[in-house]
Amino acid sequence: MAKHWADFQYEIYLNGMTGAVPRLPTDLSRLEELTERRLGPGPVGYVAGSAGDGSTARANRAALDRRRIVPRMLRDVHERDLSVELLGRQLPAPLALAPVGVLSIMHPDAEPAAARAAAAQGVPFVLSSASSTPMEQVAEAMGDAERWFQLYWPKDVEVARSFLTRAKAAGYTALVVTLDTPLLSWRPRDLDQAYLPFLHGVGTANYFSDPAFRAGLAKPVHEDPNAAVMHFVGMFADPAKTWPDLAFLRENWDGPIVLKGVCHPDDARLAADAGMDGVVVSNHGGRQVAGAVAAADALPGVVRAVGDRLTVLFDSGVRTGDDVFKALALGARAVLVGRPYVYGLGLDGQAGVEHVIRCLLAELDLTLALSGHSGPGTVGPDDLTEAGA
Ligand SMILES: Cc1cc2nc3c(=O)[nH]c(=O)nc-3n(C[C@H](O)[C@H](O)[C@H](O)COP(=O)(O)O)c2cc1C
Ligand SMILES: O=C(O)C(=O)c1ccccc1
Repeated sequence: MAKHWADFQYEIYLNGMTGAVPRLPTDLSRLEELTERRLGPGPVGYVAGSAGDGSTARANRAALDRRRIVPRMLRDVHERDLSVELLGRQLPAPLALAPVGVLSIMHPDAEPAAARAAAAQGVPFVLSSASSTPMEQVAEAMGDAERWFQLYWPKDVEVARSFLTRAKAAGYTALVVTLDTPLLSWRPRDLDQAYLPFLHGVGTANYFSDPAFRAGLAKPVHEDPNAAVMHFVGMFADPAKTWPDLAFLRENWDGPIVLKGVCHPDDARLAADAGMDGVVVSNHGGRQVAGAVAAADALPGVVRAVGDRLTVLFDSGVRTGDDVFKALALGARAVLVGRPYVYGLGLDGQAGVEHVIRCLLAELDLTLALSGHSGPGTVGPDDLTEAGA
C-alpha cells in the first residue's frame, strides 16, 4: 500500500482541533529567517549565501516561479503513489537530501540526525565528502536506508582511492561526483563575515580520519591542526581534472555514478559517453558561478540530450512541493533539496529535517492530485505553461 504523504497535512489539521500548532512553519520559505534569529548571521550567512551578488540563486527561483502548472480535472486521483524507480532501486518518492558539508555548524547532531530523518521517511541522504562526521558513523545512523556518497574528488589519488574503498565498505551504493566545485567561488557574504567553517577544521572528518590523508601530513593532526587544514584545502578538489579522468572512477566504483553540477547538454553527452549512470542538473544552489543559467532553464536541454541514456536529477532552488512537480514536468526523474532541510536541522535537529521532508512530500502529493496526476510518471511538459505566455 503506497504511503499517502498528504496524511501529514491531515495530522496537522487534527492538531488544529487541539490548538497545537506545528513546531515549525509549513511554509518552508520562512525557515531561513527563523534560523538566522536562532543561530545568528555567521552560520546562516554561510548556508543561505551564494556566489557574487546572488544573481544565480535569484535566477533559480525566478525560473521555477515563471513556470506555472496548468491543472487537469476529472482524472480519478483518489489512489496515489509517489514512488519512482531510480538507478535500479525503488524509492518512495522522487526526492533526496542534497549533499551539504559542515552540518555541525547548524546543529550538534549534524549529519547523523539528517541521515536518521531521511531514513525514517525512506528518502536517500547524500552524504557530503565535507561532512562533520566520518562516513562510517553516518552509515550506521542510516540503518537499512539507501546510502549515497558525494565525492569531492581529491587531488591525491591515494585519498581518492581510500574514500571509494571506505564508502563501499560502509555500504554506500551510489556515488555522486560533484564537478562544479574545483575551487570555491567568490562568496562576499562569507568573505565579509570572515566565516569559512572549514578553515576551523569543520567538515574535515572524512579527511582527518583517513589513513591516506594522514600519511601526507608531516605531523599528526592534533600536533599541527592548521597544517592539516591547509593540507585539506589544497587537496579537497582538483581543478586540473578533465573528462578522460572519469575512467578512474568507473574502474574503482562498481555501483551507479552520478555527476552533479551538469548544466550544458554537451557535458551531459560526455557524461553518458564516459559510462556514467546519471547527472544532477544543478548550479550548486547558485553558490558557484554568479550570472549562471538557472538550473530549471538548463534542465530541458539536458533531458533532450541524454534523457534516454541517463537518469537526470535536478536541484537548486526547490522550496515547495509544486517546485518538485515543475522539475518533474521539465523532465527530472527526481530532485534533491538543499537549504530547506539544513534550516530544519538548525531549528529542530532530526525532527526539523523530518518536518521539511514531510511538508515537501505532502505538498507534492496534493499538487499532483489537484493537477490531475496519481503519480510522478505521468507528469510532463504539457502540465506547464510560462507566465505571460
Ligand atoms: C551550506 C551548503 C553546503 C553545501 N555543501 C555541498 C557539498 O559538500 N557537496 C556538494 O556536492 N554540494 C554541496 N552543496 C550544494 C547542494 O548539494 C545543492 O546543490 C544545493 O544546496 C541545492 O540548492 P538549494 O539549496 O537551493 O536546494 C552545499 C550547499 C549548501 C547550501
Ligand atoms: O559550501 C559549499 O557549497 C560546498 O560545497 C563546500 C565545499 C567545501 C566544504 C564544505 C562545503
